[in-house]
Amino acid sequence: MVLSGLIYISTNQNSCKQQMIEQVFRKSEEKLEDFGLRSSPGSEEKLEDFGLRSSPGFLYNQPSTLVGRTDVVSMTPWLAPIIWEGTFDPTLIDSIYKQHNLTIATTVFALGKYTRFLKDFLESAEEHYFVGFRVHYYLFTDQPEAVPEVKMGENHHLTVRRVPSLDRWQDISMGRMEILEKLIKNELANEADYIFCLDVDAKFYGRWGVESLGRLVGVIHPWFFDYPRDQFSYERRPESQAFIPAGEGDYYYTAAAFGGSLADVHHLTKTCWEQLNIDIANSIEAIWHEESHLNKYFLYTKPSKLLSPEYLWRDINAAVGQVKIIRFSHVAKNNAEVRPNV
Ligand SMILES: CC(=O)N[C@H]1[C@@H](OP(=O)(O)OP(=O)(O)OC[C@H]2O[C@@H](n3ccc(=O)[nH]c3=O)[C@H](O)[C@@H]2O)O[C@H](CO)[C@H](O)[C@@H]1O
Ligand SMILES: [Mn+2]
Repeated sequence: MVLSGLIYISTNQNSCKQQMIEQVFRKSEEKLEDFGLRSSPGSEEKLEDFGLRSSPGFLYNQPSTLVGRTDVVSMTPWLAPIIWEGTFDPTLIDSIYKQHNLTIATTVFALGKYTRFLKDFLESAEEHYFVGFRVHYYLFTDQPEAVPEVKMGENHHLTVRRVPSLDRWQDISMGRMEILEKLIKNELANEADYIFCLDVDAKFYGRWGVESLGRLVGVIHPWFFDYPRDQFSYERRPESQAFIPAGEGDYYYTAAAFGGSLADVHHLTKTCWEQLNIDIANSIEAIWHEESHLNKYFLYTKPSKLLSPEYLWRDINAAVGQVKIIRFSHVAKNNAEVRPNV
């Protein structure tokens, strides 16, 4: 479970030619409060001045006050938007965000047999994920040599980092919180504006862009979006730090995709990692591991933006009418075959 003292592999930015650099996490002078407030490189703009500015003469469909999606809810009761196809204009929102030189850090983990998912994940991401915006993937793996060569689009970069192998898939999944916490704290302050953390056993089929950006972003789990809260698979044992009592809960969020500003995601990962460690000390493991802790976190620190299950579908789910486009989807996998343990 201890995943520190990593060997970093930095890659040639546009291909996966790897060059080994040994390094330990460096202590950063940056204050966490500074996250999200940095000046974008090469730009006079500061994010605190970030206005949703549009250019004169730029034409797009008139927004309506009366006509829109009526088959889904596009706002939470705390007034965070829930993003569905038809709730935003991609051309308009791209033009607004293009005025800021944003970088979206994106973490992905591929240990053991999960390296087999990398090719499809990366190739499909390069087709659909923040196309035209700066993206820096941080790929953590125990086998850098198994990372496929995938051509990166303009302003998309990939850094591969070696992490030790682990025997339990649960430890790999949960250990992501610790690695993310350290990555954000020690390295990203001057490198990125937003971060997303994505499962690797998934593939992009449609646009995932700036409409997904926000301070704290949760994705509604594709299995539970139409379930009553008492049937959510929250942790129900009060002994666990992830415990959510009956009668509470908003949505069931997936841990396969979440993100937001560096400061907000840093706080999330730090808190979840602390809670996971309290559980370890008390010899209890939450039913869905870090996903249970993430759900507890999002219940009491509400996301400022939610992504509909379009942003994480499952290839084995039947289609439903409300999901007009599948943007990102979990591939069907044989858990017993790909995981190091059952
Ligand atoms: C849809 C959904 O909500 N998925 C979550 C779910 O099952 P999943 O079945 O999606 O978990 P999973 O097996 O995909 O593991 C999560 C992630 O850990 C990494 N990994 C895991 C095992 C391994 O041998 N090598 C490796 O690299 C990989 O990035 C993978 O995508 O529950 C997990 C923890 O209980 C995580 O919260 C997942 O995000
Ligand atoms: Mn997964």
